[in-house]
Formats: sequence, C-alpha cells, structure tokens
Amino acid sequence: GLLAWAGKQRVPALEVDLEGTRYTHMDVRAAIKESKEASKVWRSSSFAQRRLLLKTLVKYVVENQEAICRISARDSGKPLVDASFGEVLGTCEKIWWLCSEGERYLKPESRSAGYMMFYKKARVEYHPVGVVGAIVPWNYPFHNILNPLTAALFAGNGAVIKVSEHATWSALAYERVIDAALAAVGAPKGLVRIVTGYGEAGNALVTGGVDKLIFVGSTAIGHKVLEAAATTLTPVVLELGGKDAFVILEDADLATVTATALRGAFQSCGQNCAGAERFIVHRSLADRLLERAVDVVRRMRQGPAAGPEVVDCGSMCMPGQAEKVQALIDDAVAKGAKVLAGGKLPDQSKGLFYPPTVITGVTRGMRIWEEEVFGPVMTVIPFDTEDEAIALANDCPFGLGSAVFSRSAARARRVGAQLEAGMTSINDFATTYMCQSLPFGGVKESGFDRFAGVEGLRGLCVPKAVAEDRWPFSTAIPPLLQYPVSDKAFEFCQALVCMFYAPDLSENFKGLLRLAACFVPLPGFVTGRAKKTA
Ligand SMILES: NC(=O)c1ccc[n+]([C@@H]2O[C@H](COP(=O)([O-])OP(=O)(O)OC[C@H]3O[C@@H](n4cnc5c(N)ncnc54)[C@H](O)[C@@H]3O)[C@@H](O)[C@H]2O)c1
Repeated sequence: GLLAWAGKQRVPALEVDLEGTRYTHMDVRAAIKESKEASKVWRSSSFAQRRLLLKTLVKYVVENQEAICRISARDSGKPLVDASFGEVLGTCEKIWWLCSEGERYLKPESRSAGYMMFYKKARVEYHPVGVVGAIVPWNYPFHNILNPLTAALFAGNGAVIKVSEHATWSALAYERVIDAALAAVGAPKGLVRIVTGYGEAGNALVTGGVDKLIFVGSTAIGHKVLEAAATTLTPVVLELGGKDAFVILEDADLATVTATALRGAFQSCGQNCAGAERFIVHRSLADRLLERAVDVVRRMRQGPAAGPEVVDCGSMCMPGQAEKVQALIDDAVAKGAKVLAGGKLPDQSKGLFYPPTVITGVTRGMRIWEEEVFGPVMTVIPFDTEDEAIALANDCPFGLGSAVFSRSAARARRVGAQLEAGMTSINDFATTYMCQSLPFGGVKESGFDRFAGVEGLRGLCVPKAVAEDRWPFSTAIPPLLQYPVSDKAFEFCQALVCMFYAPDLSENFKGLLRLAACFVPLPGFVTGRAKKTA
C-alpha cells in the first residue's frame, strides 16, 4: 500500500532556496541531536520496515532517473550517460543488495566458542551505532548522499550527511526525494539530516557527537578530519584520493581493452576517486593503444552536460581544478613528456572544459607521476616485464582501485594479487564497485577501513560479543578458585593449562590427573603449597 502511494508522488519541484545554507557549528550539533532522538526509535524497526523504506526510495529513483541525472549534470558537469552510471545504477544496485542480502549479514552470527569454552555458545550481535555522520564530495552529488544514507538506515541508524559546498543546489533538490520516501514509510522525523556549508560544518560533524564518521574526499582534508576526530575519539572511515593503475599485459585483447580504458580515464571528465590514471601497458601494445586512444579522443564531443546536445565529456566542476590539471601537464612536458591529444586548457571564458588528454613519456620526478590528477588525462607508461609492471603500479602514494588485463585470467589474477590497492578488477575496470557485497576502500594515502559491502555495513554497527551457556545448566567458578582461593588454586590452573594445551597426549593426560588430584588425593601427585616447597 505504502509503496503504491509513494510511487504516485510527483517529483519535487527543482527550485531550491540557497539562502541560509551555511550551517554553523550549532546548526550541525542540533541536526545530530535530532537524528539521535529519531534513531532511538528507528533502531528497533524491523528489517521488513527498512526494506520498505529502501524499496520506496528505489521506486522514486527509477521513476525519476532522468531528473536525478539532469540535476547531477547541471551541478557537477557530467554528461547524462555518466550520471546514469555513477548516480543511478550504482545506487539501485546498492539498494538491491541491501534489500536482498543485508539482513543476512546483520543478524546475530554464531561463532565457535573455542576449545576450553566448549560448554558455551558464542555469537556476535550487530547493534546500530546510533548516528552515522558522512562528509562527502561533490563529484557524484546523488550517489554520494544515498551511498552512506542507505547503509546507515538499513543498519538501524540515523544519518547526518554533510554535502560539498559545490553541490548544495543538487543536494537540496535530492533532499526532497529522501524526505518524501522517509515520510511515506512513517520514519521518525529528523532521522536523516542533510547539512550544507563549508569546512567548518564538516569539522562540526566530526566533533559534534556522531557515533561513526565516514569521510569521503581528498587526502589533504582527510588529515584534518583524522586530527579533529582524535579530539573526540570519533571512529572514522577515510575514503580518500586515488590514482588507479590499469595494467595491460602483452596478451590482452587490445580491441576490448581500449574501450574500457577510455571510459576508465574519461568518465565524468576523470573526476572519479577510483578513476584510471596510470595506464601501464606492455611495450609491444603501447603504440597501438595510443593510436586508438588518440583517434577516439579526437572524435569525442565536449560541451555543457545539461545542454541540448549529446556530449561525451562535460566540464571540470571545481574552480581551479582545470588550472591544476594544466599545471601537471605543463610540468610533465617541461620534463620530457609528450602530449598526443588535448593538453591545452581552452579559453576560460568558455567554461571549465579541460579536453580529454593523452600523454606519454611520463617518468618519476614529474609531478603527474605521483599527484592525483582528478581530470581527463590518460597517462600511458610502457613496460617490458611482468615484474616491472607490478613495480610501476606500486610506485604510487595512493592505492584505491586497480585493474589487470590478460587473455589468461590466471595470469591477471597473479599480477592483481601483487598490486598494492584496496580493490582489483580482473579483465575489467571498477567492477568491484558494482559488486555491492564487496568492501570499498583503499590502502596507503587512499585511506583506511572499509565502506560498503559486508564489511562496510557491519562497520556501521557495534559488533557486540555475547557468550552464554550451551546447555540448560549454568557453570560456576570451581570452589577452589572462589575467594578466598584454596592453596590448590594455582596448581589447578597449571593442571588445566596442561590438560588442554600441552602439545602431546601423555602430557594432556597427566594434566587431567593433576587436575583430579586437586579434588581427591592421588598417589604420586602433590598439590597445593606443599608442591612448591617440595
Ligand atoms: N575514496 C573515495 O571513495 C572517494 C570518492 C569520491 C571522491 N574522492 C576524493 O575526493 C576528492 C575530490 O572531492 P573534493 O574536492 O570535494 O574533496 P574535499 O576533500 O575538498 O572535500 C570533501 C568534503 O570535505 C569537506 N571539508 C572541507 N574541509 C573540511 C574540514 N576541515 N573538516 C571536515 N570536512 C571538511 C568539504 O566541505 C566537502 O564536503 C578527490 O581527492 C577524490 O579522489 C574519494
């Protein structure tokens, strides 16, 4: 009934009022408090209620996908196809996974009680943490909100999401969709709060009393977040920058790989955390890949993403980002790299349309070797041996995603296993992200802990350890260990250790006899204080 009702609701109007969108410290604290109150009710909601909420949301998403993509295109400069991939598909798949498998991973999980505790039953119970705070960037304005929000709510939490100051307009429009879905299922008021504003609002969220914080953004701000979190001991997940390696071995099928490589480089004008930036290509294929890439890039259409024409590439979003990309290219060229396509920032009066760029001859010592570009730049680095490919891929301060291509899946797996990255796709790019049961996250300067997947979902809970008697009688402390302890207490403990853990059977048996001797005198066994002085 509710789903049918929710489905009939119209898309909220898109006009948003930007006045008063700069949240202060006090505003953020008030939002956290409100969400915390609501979370006390929501934590006892059933999984069926949580699924209903997510299904209501996905119904809105499916029915309003064009509006969602157009809003994203207008605010982040990405073409509709890129928005469909990054905003809608990923969100729908995440909701599908939560609805179909989420409960399984949040139900109490039986664990072995171990050896000595054989008479106990052990389990982990996943209780909601309370309120999840998320600080997110602007690059996928819809998905970046829905991603933490859906997992937090499904785990029984409230959520306060601080959106980027560069995506305020779209966030306020999306907030209406979220509010409508929450109202449709009767979720408590204030359970989800969207917070707008600048860095100070983000800082207020870190220190304002959330029970877990997910930070998604640059490595530089990640340092500040971790510092602030230390003052309040707020647990944090850091999802930071990336510079993914895309390794093409000499036996790869170049025709298929080229199309994937180009999407990996130019999706959303390269403004992806897990975007392919370093194409590490066997020398025998490098020239052909470059030729094909340059040919395609010259035919790609670039322009306003929200305009009437279909475009392949939109614009950069952040002021200053296009200049940063240009500075990296100029530095590389000055040190000997060669630009084969693009590489020149057009007249700024025409917008932030940094062109898709192909560059080769990049070496260590150039800024682009190790700095995240976060722009439409395909850097091709040739190699001769497999070991060299692995070393090149790992010669990077970041370690978010990675990809390896070979006609032999076994070989690609072997190379992939040696890459220092949180995620590796074999013969494809970024598919780990669409497999929503998998954790998302990186190593090195790409951050730590995991968001999404089973690990991420459970990470939004307190994993409470519970142990109880296995059989219907309770176990008590043996009398000789009760206060005041008996003279035989220490001997009893030592005998117990031998009985359970001595590495050979005869010692185990001796331990058993020593244990028995603590209760009944056995010939040849001296117990208690007497043994010490013997
Ligand atoms: N690993 C991932 O999952 C992932 C996903 C998307 C983007 N990113 C990364 O995000 C970066 C681009 O996004 P951006 O430019 O918006 O990032 P950013 O780090 O500048 O901003 C991210 C968020 O942090 C907030 N913020 C700024 N100062 C803060 C402070 N002192 N305390 C708390 N919050 C503060 C911002 O307002 C924004 O909401 C890139 O480095 C990209 O790789 C990572």
